[in-house]
Formats: sequence, structure tokens, C-alpha cells
Amino acid sequence: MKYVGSPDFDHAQQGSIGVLVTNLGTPQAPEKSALRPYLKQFLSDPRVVEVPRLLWWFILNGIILNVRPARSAEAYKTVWTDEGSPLLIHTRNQALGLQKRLNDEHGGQVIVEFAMRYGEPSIGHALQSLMDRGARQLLVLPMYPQYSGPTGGSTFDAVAEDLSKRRWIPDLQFVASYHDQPGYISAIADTIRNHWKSHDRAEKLLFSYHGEPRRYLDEGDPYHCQCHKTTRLVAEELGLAEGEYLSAFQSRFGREEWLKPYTDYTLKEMAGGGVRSVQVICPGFSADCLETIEEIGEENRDYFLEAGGERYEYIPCLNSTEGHIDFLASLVSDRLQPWLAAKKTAQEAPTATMAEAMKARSAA
Ligand SMILES: C=CC1=C(C)c2cc3[nH]c(cc4nc(cc5[nH]c(cc1n2)c(C)c5CCC(=O)O)C(CCC(=O)O)=C4C)c(C)c3C=C
Ligand SMILES: [Fe+2]
Ligand SMILES: [Fe+2]
Repeated sequence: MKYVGSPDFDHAQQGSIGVLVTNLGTPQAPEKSALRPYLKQFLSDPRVVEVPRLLWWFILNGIILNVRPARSAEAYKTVWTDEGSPLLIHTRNQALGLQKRLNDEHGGQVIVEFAMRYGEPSIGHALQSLMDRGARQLLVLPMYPQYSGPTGGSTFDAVAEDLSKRRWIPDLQFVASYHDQPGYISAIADTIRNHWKSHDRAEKLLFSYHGEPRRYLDEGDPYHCQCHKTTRLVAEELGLAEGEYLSAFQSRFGREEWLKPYTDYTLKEMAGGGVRSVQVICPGFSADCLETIEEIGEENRDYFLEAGGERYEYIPCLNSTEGHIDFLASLVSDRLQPWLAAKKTAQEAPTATMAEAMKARSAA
């Protein structure tokens, strides 16, 4: 094994602190030919699909990769923009916003890069860029408020796999989740309050989270509990009474039972049971993407209205709004505090030593 090293490093260089912002991924284009390699990489990840490998290889290559790419490409086409996929654009803007805020607070000591777990820009590429720019400490911030194996766990694996090939491992921090951080809860509550300023409140507020197989919860994945905690804390901050809000899980994949209640069933049942208006928010997504814009903004709207509902509103994700960047900057700054303090001490040390030396010399 030949480990990647930094033979030319400058001994006098202070080094910087790297922040790696990641999200899930996105195909190169909304085309079947681009969806195939993307879905292959994504769905081959054992953190995402926990099925015996040999069996899954046949299902994935024999069935799913022949059917799903065309279907997904059609869905991606409905959300694609001139600049590319919404998730990529929002993630880039979040990283830029965070960099600007951290520059204001800490000078140029902290450098931010963003990456996608699947597709481009890759985690390996972003890590190399951070190292090339002198990062000797690394904070990894997967942009998933709630931890789950398929998201945070998988991001950790990718970072660890890249680092396992490097000679010089940086100091490391990994933000596993921020689902109950007061700043995050307030940012979500604020975006709902803002929506209520320009729209009447609906009869129900639905918190819709991406689902995962129920089996993962049974085997100890904390995602379900963390989603419910986010909902409870936001509802408390908004002063909502029981019955005014509920949580549900969207984006099912395959035939297995996933976390319940399902968002689509819930909306149909609500409309069938006489609820005329609903507002939907997705606090498990830090940025709008296919699953929010198309699935919640379009598909589930149709289900609700077709089942007798009259008013359906989707409240967008925090994306790169000021409130979100404020929260992310404070989360990162809190985490970096010990590293920033250590750097300050290291910078001050030679001056102090020199002053002491001069004092000692003049006393002699
Ligand atoms: C196959 C199993 C899947 C699990 C488990 C899963 C968990 C999971 N996913 C997110 C966040 C996102 N998922 C997105 C897209 C997406 N997810 C799956 C499958 C699983 N997700 C697929 C096949 C796809 C691709 C789209 C499709 O073909 O339907 C996205 C959006 C990506 C985009 O480009 O817009 C996000 C974000 C979470 C939080 C999660 C955890 C439980
Ligand atoms: Fe997903
Ligand atoms: Fe739970």
C-alpha cells in the first residue's frame, strides 16, 4: 500500500481548519444514461440497502437498473434548472454562504468545501482540495439534521475510506446530527411563522420526513426517534396543540415495510376525513431536491386535492436563507472553538516566549 502524503509541506505554515459540507448526491444530467451510473453507485451502498450482497446484486442489476433510471430521469427533468440539479445548487450556495460568514468571524482560518456522497463533486476530490489548501483539522458536516445509517453513516464511511489511503490524518470531528439543536429548531419554526405571515394557517401542519425500512429502526437506527423529536420541539416552539400537527414518512422504495405513517396515505386519509387545508414542511431535508419539489410539491399535492382537499401548501426547505446560514455558522463555530483557541495559543506562544526571554536577559 502506498499512502498519499504531503512531502512538500511547509514546516512554518500554521495550517488551516477545513469544513466539509456534504449532501446526498445528484446525477450529472436528467437523462437515463446519467441516472444509471448514479443509481448504481447509490443503491450499491450497503448502508442504503441492507440486503445480502449477492441477492441484491441480481435484483439491482437484473431489475432495478433496467427500470428505474428512465423513471427517475423523467422526475428529475421536472425539477432541473439551467444551473443543474436543485440539490447541487443549494448545497453549493450553503457552502459559499457558510464560508463568507466564517471569514467574517474567524478571518481566513477556516476553509469550506462541499461534496456529494454519490456523484460529483466527490468527497475524495473535496478532501484533496482541503488538504492541498493546508487543512490539518477537519470538520465533516453532512447536511442531514437527523442521523441515519443510509445518510450520515454512509458519509462517514466515504470520508473514512478516503482518509484510510492518506499518510497524514487530520484532527477530526463529525457532526452526526443536529435535529434538536435550538438554533435549528428556531430556524424551522421561523420559516413556518414567515409562511403564516403571507398565508392563512391551514387546519393541519404535516412534518414529512424521508423514510427508511422499518427494519432499520428495529435494529437500532435512531432516525425515526430523531425525526419525532424535531417535530415535537418545533411544535412546542410554535405553541401547537396536539391534533394541529403530525409527522409522516415519504419516498418509499421497494416492497418492504418502511417507517409509518406514509405521507401519501396520510394526506389521502386527511382529505377523506374532511380536512380541507394542509401545509407541509420537510425538516429532514436541508435543501430542496427531487424528493421535496416533485414528490411533496407536486405528487402529494395531487393526492390531497384529488381526495377532496382544497388548499395544499408546501413550505420550502431552509436552503441558503440567512437564518439557515446563521445557524450553520454558529454550529460550526461552536464545534471549532477548541481548535481555534489552540491556534491562537500557538500563534501567541513565540511572542510570549520572546518577551520572556528578553525580560530574563534584561534582568541578568
Ligand atoms: C433505497 C433506499 C433508500 C433509503 C434507505 C434512503 C434514505 C434516505 N434518503 C435521504 C435523502 C434523499 N434521498 C434522495 C433521493 C433518493 N433516495 C433513494 C432511496 C433511498 N433513500 C433514491 C432511489 C433516490 C433517487 C431518486 C429516485 O430515483 O427516486 C434525495 C434527493 C436527491 C436529489 O438529487 O434531489 C435526498 C436528499 C434521507 C434523508 C434518507 C434517510 C433516511
Ligand atoms: Fe433517499
Ligand atoms: Fe422511535
